[in-house]
Amino acid sequence: MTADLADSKDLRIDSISFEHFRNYPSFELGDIGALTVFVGKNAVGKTNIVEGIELLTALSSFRNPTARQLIAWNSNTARLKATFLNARRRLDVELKMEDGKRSYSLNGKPKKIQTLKGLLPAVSFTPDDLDLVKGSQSGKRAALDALGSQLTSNYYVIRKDYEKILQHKNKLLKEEGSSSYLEAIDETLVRVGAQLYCYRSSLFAKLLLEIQKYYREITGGIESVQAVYVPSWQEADPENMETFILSKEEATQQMYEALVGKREDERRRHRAIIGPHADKVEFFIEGKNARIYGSQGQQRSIVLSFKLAEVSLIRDMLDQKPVLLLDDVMSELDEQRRNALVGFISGDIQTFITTTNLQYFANGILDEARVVELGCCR
Ligand SMILES: Nc1ncnc2c1ncn2[C@@H]1O[C@H](COP(=O)(O)OP(=O)(O)OP(=O)(O)O)[C@@H](O)[C@H]1O
Repeated sequence: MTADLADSKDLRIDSISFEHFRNYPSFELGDIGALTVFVGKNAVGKTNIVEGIELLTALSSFRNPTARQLIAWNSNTARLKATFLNARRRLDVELKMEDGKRSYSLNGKPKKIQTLKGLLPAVSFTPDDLDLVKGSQSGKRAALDALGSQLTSNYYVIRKDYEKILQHKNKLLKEEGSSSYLEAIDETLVRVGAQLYCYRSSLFAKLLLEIQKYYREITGGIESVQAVYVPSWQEADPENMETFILSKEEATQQMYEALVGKREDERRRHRAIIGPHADKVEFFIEGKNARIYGSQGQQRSIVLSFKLAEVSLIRDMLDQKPVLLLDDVMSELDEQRRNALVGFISGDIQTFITTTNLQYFANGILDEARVVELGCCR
């Protein structure tokens, strides 16, 4: 983080405004407190608000949109603004979308995205996240990368670099490029890939400790969760909880050897097989793979623990509380898990929740909340 941002701990969002963003010609909200609940019918623009806040905090969106998709259909530019406050200072963050590009500024000065990462991070929880345990491996990797990219700008830069090299290699494999060119790309891929493997697997190890803590709390200490991070070149046995913890040197060597061994295979399949883009994560409950044997409730407890663990890890590592964005998940959780989430929200994490129905909020939580009705006056 740059020196002018060093005094930015304990930030919270004080106000937001959107212009020509998604379905909003304009939208403003000021004096934002600890808990804001956006309520409205389907398609009124609830998820769009959560996405706008995520773009201003996490600097990315769980929907992974292009700049064009974020701009209102009848406009060529869109602007999102937020004011962040703490006891000492005020920061104005702005995101402009134009000509297929996103550009950020801080207090009026243009900023590269990596210099703003971690300023005021966010954890989002959407119905899609509920598939994190049983869903695709790419979803698990993306969740870890989104977290890691908020925690350090190095993680963000390495992941971006790896993505570019991988795209380049896949293009070359499709075009059946020369062996010498592919070998040269593989050297860069291994160097950057081993670094990404190390960042991601060590992030996962830290996160897992927190996940285990929350899982124990949610299940009243009855069950425990375990997990493994498996590099692409290892054959993961889904029934077996074997762990693979490698140093950067070991990862570099093993990845390189695996790449050489799979070169023909990659050429035949026209795509890269080896590298952190194909690493795997598996969760286990009491030694049994949660993807295969876990009930829906158990899988959801892991997901909820994962999200709460993200908040804890960000708070501990950055010494800055993230904002929590809960998009329509209350209706998806049963009472026990909803109560666990509400207990967490009642702490001091600034939270934004969307819902179609306020009936999901028991335990007096709405007494403390600002309820914003969407769609009633537009
Ligand atoms: N770029 C855009 N320009 C204009 N409208 C858009 C754009 N992108 C999405 N929309 C529209 O915004 C509307 C609101 O979407 P959003 O996902 O926020 O709804 P929601 O309130 O979360 O609904 P639900 O409760 O059904 O999830 C949708 O009708 C969608 O078509």
